[in-house]
Amino acid sequence: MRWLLGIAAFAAAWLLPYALGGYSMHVVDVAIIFAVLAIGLGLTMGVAGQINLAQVAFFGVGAYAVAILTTGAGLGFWTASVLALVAAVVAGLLAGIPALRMQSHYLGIVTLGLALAFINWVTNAHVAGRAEGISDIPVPPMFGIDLSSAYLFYYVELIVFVVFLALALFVTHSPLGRRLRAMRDDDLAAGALGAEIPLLRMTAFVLSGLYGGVAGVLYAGLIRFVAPETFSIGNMFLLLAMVIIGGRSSIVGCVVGALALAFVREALLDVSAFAQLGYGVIVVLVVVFFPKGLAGLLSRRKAGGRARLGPFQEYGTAAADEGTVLEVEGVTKRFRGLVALEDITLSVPAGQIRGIVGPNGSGKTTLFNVVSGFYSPTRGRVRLHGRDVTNLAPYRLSLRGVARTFQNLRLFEDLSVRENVLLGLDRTRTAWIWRYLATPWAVARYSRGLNRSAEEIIARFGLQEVADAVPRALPYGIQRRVEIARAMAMSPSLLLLDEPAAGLNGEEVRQLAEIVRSIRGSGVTVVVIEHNMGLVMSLCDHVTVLSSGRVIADGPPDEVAVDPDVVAAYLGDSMAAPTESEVEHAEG
Ligand SMILES: Nc1ncnc2c1ncn2[C@@H]1O[C@H](COP(=O)(O)OP(=O)(O)OP(=O)(O)O)[C@@H](O)[C@H]1O
Repeated sequence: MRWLLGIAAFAAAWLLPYALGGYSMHVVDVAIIFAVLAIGLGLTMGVAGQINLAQVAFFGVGAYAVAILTTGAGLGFWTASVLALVAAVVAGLLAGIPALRMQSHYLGIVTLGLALAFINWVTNAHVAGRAEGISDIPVPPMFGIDLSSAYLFYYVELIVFVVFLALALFVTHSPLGRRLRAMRDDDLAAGALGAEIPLLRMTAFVLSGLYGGVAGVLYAGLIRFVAPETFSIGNMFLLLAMVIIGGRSSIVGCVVGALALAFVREALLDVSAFAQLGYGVIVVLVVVFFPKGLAGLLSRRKAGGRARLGPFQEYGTAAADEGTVLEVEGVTKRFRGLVALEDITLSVPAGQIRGIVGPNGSGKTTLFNVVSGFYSPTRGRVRLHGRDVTNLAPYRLSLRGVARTFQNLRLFEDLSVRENVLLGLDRTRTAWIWRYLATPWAVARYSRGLNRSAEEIIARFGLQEVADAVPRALPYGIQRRVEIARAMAMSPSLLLLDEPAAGLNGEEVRQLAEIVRSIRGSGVTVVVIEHNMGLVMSLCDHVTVLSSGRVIADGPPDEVAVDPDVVAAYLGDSMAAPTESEVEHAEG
């Protein structure tokens, strides 16, 4: 259906010039340029969640580079265009550097500053023609076709537009796009799943620069004159309005928004001051009432299904590696004055289920955060399979076999259960991105392979009925299982579970124990933080007890449970120490 719609739209677009007068054709040509810009902005802001108010500057870099290189340096139009694209991509890279350090409104302010700096530069620089701009850009040559005609130039634009729309849709629906969306939803969780956040942010800005550059080249070829006002903040705002109204996370929505607003802008040209006000009002209304824009109105909500879990299918047994998987040596973590961990030393042999218990605030989650790379320890070392991994970023640790779940569940709320699992499965590096241009068919084949593996994991964890639902539509117990499935999709050698039984009912806790045992049976070492003492006593081979950031006991569950220091540490804490019957149950 979508293909048919696409082909029909392309056929209609191909025939459009036959129905339009010269001026209308020109208006359509300009609208397409805005649509290309909006796709670029949709990719950075909508898909990747990076606030980017410099898109209009990338557009300007593309257009000005063509203007300067053709009129000043005497290059041919297409040679200048290739260099202009390179310049716009480099501008995107530079604008992306602040995104490595800051996010949200701070990033908005910085990118806005870059856009203003660009306008300021072109308005004052001699080489850019100052306020008068640069005219006499040559007509792009094309096998004798006269591209000074708005009608013929339209076909060049249409083909470029379709190619870059297809590229944007391909990227959005590929493993890379999924990672970008995951980063937008929760960059910490995406990092723990192997997403190289800094590179991904740069990728988003590079894409933005590329689309800005393409729009700039088209603009220079169409208008053959550049001046600062085209790249003004007013037009940046218009572009933003296009993307917000269309639906920022939908590429097609961005295109529809851009085309619609470009025509409205043209209609309101005589009352442009009021038009700006009008756009502002419309944007506010859309943000308040339809935060997902026009595209959100049309998209069908993914149902939560009947939200029933199927049975868990056990993993086959496999021998764990030999030796010690995790060693924590003398780790101290301070947060300003507060010592969250003090001189923690522990080691977890391969194939063990290790419990970490302790009263609230004793440092358990902080220990996980150090081991999984979220925090750097103030002192001490962490070793994985004997190799020092202290201070490695979460994505590096994830690629070395550490997977984790979170106390407060960090599922990607705008991605389906299947996509959450797919993210865990995708073990590629972001540097792989060149393949999206060079060998897209290989990317498509890889993506199909991931889909097949995802179905296996979904079936193993009994998630078939909820695979298309978004996590927030699901009961808590199912979300917890999805998080474990996603972590196991990473084929880890060390699985860190942070309070996996929190919020589960008795039957769900029993199923959880069965799942964790099966995971261990498949050769994965498990470390579990848990307050449910019954579960700890029955599940864990070995327990480490923390209190006020220190290890106060370490040993088999039954010994630890009766340790006087442990009993003392739990006195006064709301959580009860294990009861005698729990100890007996564990011993039995
Ligand atoms: N990012 C942070 N900044 C400042 N203090 C922190 C930070 N993270 C943890 N802490 C503090 O470190 C101490 C240990 O916290 P942590 O969350 O590790 O305890 P916990 O044993 O996991 O507790 P709970 O059982 O309640 O989850 C607490 O006093 C907490 O307030």
